[in-house]
Amino acid sequence: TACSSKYVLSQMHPMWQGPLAVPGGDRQSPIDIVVRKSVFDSELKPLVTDYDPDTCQQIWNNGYSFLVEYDDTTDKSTLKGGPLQDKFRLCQFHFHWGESNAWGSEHTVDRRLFPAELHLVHWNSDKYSLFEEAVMEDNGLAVIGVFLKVGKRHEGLQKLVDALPTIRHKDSVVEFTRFDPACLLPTNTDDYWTYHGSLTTPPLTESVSWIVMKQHIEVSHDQLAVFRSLLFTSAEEEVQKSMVNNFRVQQPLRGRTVRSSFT
Ligand SMILES: Clc1ccc(Cc2nnn[n-]2)cc1
Ligand SMILES: [Zn+2]
Repeated sequence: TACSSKYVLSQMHPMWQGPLAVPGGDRQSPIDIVVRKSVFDSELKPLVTDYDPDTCQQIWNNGYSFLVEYDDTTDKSTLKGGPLQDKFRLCQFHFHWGESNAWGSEHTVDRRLFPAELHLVHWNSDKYSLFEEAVMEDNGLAVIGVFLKVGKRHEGLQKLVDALPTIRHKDSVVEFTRFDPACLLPTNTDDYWTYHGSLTTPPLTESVSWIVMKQHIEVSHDQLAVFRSLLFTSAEEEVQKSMVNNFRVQQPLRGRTVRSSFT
């Protein structure tokens, strides 16, 4: 689907940190979430996710992360509620991680780094008919961020981990079906921070309502090690580079307020 093919490829070099000057550029992501500066908003509602595992289609290595893509031609896998006024369609999820467990997440909480971060990317299907349109619009996208910590093995993740060796190289794709992304959400999805930001890779468009979960999920050391066995490089390239540190540096808050759904 378009939601991840042409929008995550350009300039996907591992050390990519992207153009410094971005059009407008006053609502870029990721950021550090300073807990004591976040503002509780009692109007924020619980998240309502309704994902259909049958819309899961494929998993692929795009040379920057690995993406699990969903059929977003109908409203079968959706997100609403939370800070959102409209219904958003799931198009894909992917992760960002480090070369060690000491870092890897894109967002931080009071400067605390996590070894990895999950992003579930959705687009506003009430207002737009294609991802490509939504990605350019102010309230076009909603991305749920979930921090990963190293601990007990995540049973639901294992099906995905087992598929990774089949997509080691950039541009490899395999069929991947019947995966319910809800299994990757923390048990508590009522507590989150939300702010207006951007995509963290080109086109860096400032079209994202970020919803960062307060509660993390746990994955095992070995499961995370398999993420690091992926390669940035395609099979033809002589020098193989392991896919690690695929996160963007933090961006200035520029006066934005981060709201919290909890006190
Ligand atoms: Cl469609 C798309 C574009 C960029 C990214 C990378 C990203 N942006 N925000 N979080 N991750 C993921 C999906
Ligand atoms: Zn991401």
